[in-house]
Amino acid sequence: MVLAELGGSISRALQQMSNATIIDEKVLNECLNEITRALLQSDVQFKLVRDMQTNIKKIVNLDDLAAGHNKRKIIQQAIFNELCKMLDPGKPSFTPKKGKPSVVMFVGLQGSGKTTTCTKYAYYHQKKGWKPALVCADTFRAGAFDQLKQNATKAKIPFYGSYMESDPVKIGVEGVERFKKENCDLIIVDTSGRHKQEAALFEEMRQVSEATKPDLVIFVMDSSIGQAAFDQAQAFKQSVSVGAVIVTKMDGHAKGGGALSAVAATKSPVIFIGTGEHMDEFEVFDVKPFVSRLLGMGDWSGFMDKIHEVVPMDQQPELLQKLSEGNFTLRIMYEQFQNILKMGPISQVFSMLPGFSAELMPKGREKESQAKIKRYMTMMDSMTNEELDSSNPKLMNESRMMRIARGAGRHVREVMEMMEEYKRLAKIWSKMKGLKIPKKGEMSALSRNMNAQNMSKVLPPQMLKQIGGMGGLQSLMKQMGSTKDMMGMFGGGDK
Ligand SMILES: Nc1nc2c(ncn2[C@@H]2O[C@H](COP(=O)(O)OP(=O)(O)OP(=O)(O)O)[C@@H](O)[C@H]2O)c(=O)[nH]1
Repeated sequence: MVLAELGGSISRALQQMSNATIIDEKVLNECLNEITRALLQSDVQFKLVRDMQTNIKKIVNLDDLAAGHNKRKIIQQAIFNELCKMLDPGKPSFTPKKGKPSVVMFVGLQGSGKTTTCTKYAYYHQKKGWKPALVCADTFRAGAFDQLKQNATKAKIPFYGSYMESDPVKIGVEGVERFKKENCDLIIVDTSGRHKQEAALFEEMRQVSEATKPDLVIFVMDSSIGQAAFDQAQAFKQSVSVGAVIVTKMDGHAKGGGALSAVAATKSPVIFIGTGEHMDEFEVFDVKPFVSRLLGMGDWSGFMDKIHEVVPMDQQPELLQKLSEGNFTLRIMYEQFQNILKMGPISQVFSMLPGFSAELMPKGREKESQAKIKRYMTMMDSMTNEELDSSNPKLMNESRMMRIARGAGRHVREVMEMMEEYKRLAKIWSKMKGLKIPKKGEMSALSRNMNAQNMSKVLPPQMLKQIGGMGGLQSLMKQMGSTKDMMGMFGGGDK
């Protein structure tokens, strides 16, 4: 996704600035101009970018910068806050409650991925124990009902629609009534996709909304619509009361900045993003971890959640213990690869890891990445216990590598390549040494109730040292205001 490039450009601009010996207005302006260019290239609306630049200038006090050593952190935090502000309209959307019937209507442009997203949304909730149902109120596009039916059948979700009836309002009402009777708690109404210019279809959408009385209207937007996003989103908002946004195709070559514009136009939050054509390529969207990942700062809490979700309960304490000891062996790498293969779309997981970026495991190349991991695992299957449990890469001399290559039926070059990968990962994990890993559920409590004292207990010593010890941490927390942001911020350490 091109947003990763945006993160890269911003990081580079910050890096250049922190290389300067004196941070004066000129240096700051250069840095901000660089960031502005990157945002505009990512299709963020011009006005939003201009406001952001003005705000950062207001927040960043040059005198503080001249005196302190955390220039980069202060500016990075200001950018972080401004990007969050762009993506956060300040009020959460209506959230359906399990067990209580809610109607959610999906609207969007033709081909935005609405029908696919309806099923993903239903499937996501079904996995969490909800009773979702799908209603196809798209009578405009031939084949829309078949598509929904096919998706719904695959996911074993009840659906309603008609080949004969041409009135979407009638289908919408009948479907909603039926599923209410069947005690479904999430009734999803898919509507026809439309163009901004199609007044008749907009009127039809308004009527479906009036008749089915949705608790929430979700605007589905293709991330590639770019600068047009603002106007499109606004057109929808003017016809129906859009309450949330889902941005699709974040896996493609889209610049993604349109998402920021859509939030501004609808004053509604992005709640999920679509990251592929498959049912489970769908992620909850959380502003702070997203921006944190965007700026290459990692998403530690997201990663922890993934660990808790995927690593078997009985293996968790052991793994976390090993991580905090910073002893990264080939066996740990093997186990991690096993878990990663289970976790599904691999780059999702990797982009959450502090220090990893989407560039490392490019989206759209998951198959290649998975094949590589499987190849590495085959080679590790030919290793001895001593080799697997050692964290000393020197142990792996030429004759051992040749033996492993022979055993796995691979080329020595590939074993060497795997060892390089191991060394790179070990270096990243060594940063985790000393980290006090919060248990499941503790993470959010911790971030709610965090002061410098608590924070210093969780941070690995070398990370704390980088920040400037307790004093540095306290002043940093004061500057940052919200302690919750810091969990995301510290994910990447000081890069
Ligand atoms: N790569 C990728 N493709 C997606 C994603 N979401 C949807 N698609 C694809 O986008 C195409 C259009 O999706 P649909 O769900 O048919 O779009 P729609 O908005 O319902 O179309 P209309 O009914 O014509 O409005 C399909 O080929 C989907 O597989 C996504 O997150 N990533």
